[in-house]
Amino acid sequence: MKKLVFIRHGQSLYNLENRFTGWIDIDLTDDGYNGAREAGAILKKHGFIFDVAHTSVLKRAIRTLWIMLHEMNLVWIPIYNSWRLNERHYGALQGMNKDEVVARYGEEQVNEWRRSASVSPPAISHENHSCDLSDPKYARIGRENIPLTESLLDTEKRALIYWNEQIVPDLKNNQHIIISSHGNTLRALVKYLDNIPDTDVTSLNIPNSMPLVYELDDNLKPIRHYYLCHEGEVPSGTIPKHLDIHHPENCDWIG
Ligand SMILES: O=C(O)[C@@H](CO)OP(=O)(O)O
Repeated sequence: MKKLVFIRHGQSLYNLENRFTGWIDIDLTDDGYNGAREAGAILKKHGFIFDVAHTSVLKRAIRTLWIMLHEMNLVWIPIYNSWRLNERHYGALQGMNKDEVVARYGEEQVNEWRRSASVSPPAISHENHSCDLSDPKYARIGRENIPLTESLLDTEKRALIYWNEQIVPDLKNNQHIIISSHGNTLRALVKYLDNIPDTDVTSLNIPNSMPLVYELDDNLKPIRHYYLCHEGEVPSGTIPKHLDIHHPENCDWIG
């Protein structure tokens, strides 16, 4: 059996301020630091050890990973960064306050932008791109590949390139892997792993800094998944959860 842990970064300043973040490289709040420490402590308590870590090129996910590995005394393991694990690009909404966007465009439209599979927010122009395209961390992508907005399906597509090229070989080699990433990128990976239909992914949310463990068979199909807290598996119903793969009839998504 293969085991994989996903972690969504700890609370960021924009999470706190209720702003769309996307590719804006905003750091963790004090709560975010504490959440990451706690996540590391939980994994340590339950005997998790990792051989390799993967994360994005955004500091909220990187720092979360660093803090967790520090807590677990695992700072020596290799860490691989890729823009393909970045948050979904939120286009022209990046930096805007979510309540103000709702007031301007209405709840239905904003929900569609935030949670639908295929609808992208309005695109940003290259000139107004909120990440510095001359930043060395994006130098190798090529300007033409930098997204100006993304739907969840776009995010899934680029994250799956990384999944298939970098993570699948590690899993097949029985490496113990942690992936520190972002809310929508993890929604996209979970959607893929659990084969969640586009219509059901709307109510899937991944909480900040709560380890999400996947157990996979040799064909990398999920056997089960669960969130972890100090006491062990988080009791069902206490936190946002997604499809119970043993009981698809209990398709109990919580937003
Ligand atoms: O702003 C963002 O980048 C994401 C995650 O924080 O927000 P949302 O939950 O609205 O997709």
